[in-house]
Amino acid sequence: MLITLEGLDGSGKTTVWEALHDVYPDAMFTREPTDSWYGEAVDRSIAADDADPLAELFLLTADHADHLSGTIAPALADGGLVISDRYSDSRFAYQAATLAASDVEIDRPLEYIKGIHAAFSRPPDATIYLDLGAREAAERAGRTNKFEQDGYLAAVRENYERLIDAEPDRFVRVDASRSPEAVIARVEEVLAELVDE
Ligand SMILES: Nc1ncnc2c1ncn2[C@@H]1O[C@H](COP(=O)(O)OP(=O)(O)O)[C@@H](O)[C@H]1O
Ligand SMILES: Cc1cn([C@H]2C[C@H](O)[C@@H](COP(=O)(O)OP(=O)(O)O)O2)c(=O)[nH]c1=O
Repeated sequence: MLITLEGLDGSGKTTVWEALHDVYPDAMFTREPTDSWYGEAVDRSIAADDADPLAELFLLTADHADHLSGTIAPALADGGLVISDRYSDSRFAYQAATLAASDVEIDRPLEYIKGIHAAFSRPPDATIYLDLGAREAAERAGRTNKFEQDGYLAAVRENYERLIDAEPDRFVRVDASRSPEAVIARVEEVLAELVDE
C-alpha cells in the first residue's frame, strides 16, 4: 500500500513522517526529492533562482521515475507499506504554479504534468494532505528559497485544492494549523483506518 504525505513547505510533513517511524517500524519510509544523484540535481535546481522551469520539472520527474522503479515498486511488490513524504502531487501542485508564472506557453500546466506522469507512474492508494495557509506555511518554512514565498505557495495551495476536488476519495485533509501533537495524533488515526481497510 502506498500512502503519500502532501502539503505546502512548512505544513509539518517531515515532523509527521518522522513520528510515524515508531508506529510503523516495518514500513518503508521514503521521500521526494530523494537523496540519489537525481535528487541532488533537483536540490541544485531548487536553489537556483534562474532555473529553467521545464528543465526543473523534468529533473523532478526523472528523480520520481528512479524513485519509483528503484525503491517504491520493489517494496510494493513485496506487499509492504510505503509512506512517502511528497510524491507526484507535489509536481502537479508546485511545477504547475511555476509554469503558470513563467514564459512557457503551456495552456493547462497541471493537466500537462499529470499527462507526463500518467504513462509511467503509480498513483498513491491514499494521500494525507496537511492543510495550512500559505502565509503560515512560508513563515514556518523560513522563506529560505524561491518556493517558500507567500504568493507562490498560495498558487500551489490552489492547485492542491484542484487535485483534491478531482479525486476527493484519494485525499484525506488534516488541519495542519493545530499543534504538532494534535496533527500527529490525527494522522495516526487516519493511517490506522487506511491500513485496516
Ligand atoms: N503543527 C505544527 N505547529 C507549529 N509548528 C510546526 C508544526 N509542525 C511542524 N512545525 C515546525 O514547522 C517547521 C516545518 O516543519 P516540517 O515538518 O519540516 O514541515 P515540512 O516537511 O512540511 O516542510 C519546523 O520548524 C517544525 O518544527
Ligand atoms: C517533490 C517536489 C518538491 N518540490 C519542492 C517543494 C519544496 O520547496 C522543495 C523541497 O522539498 P522538501 O524537502 O520536501 O521541502 P519541505 O520539507 O520544506 O516541504 O521542493 C517541488 O517543487 N516539486 C516536487 O515534485
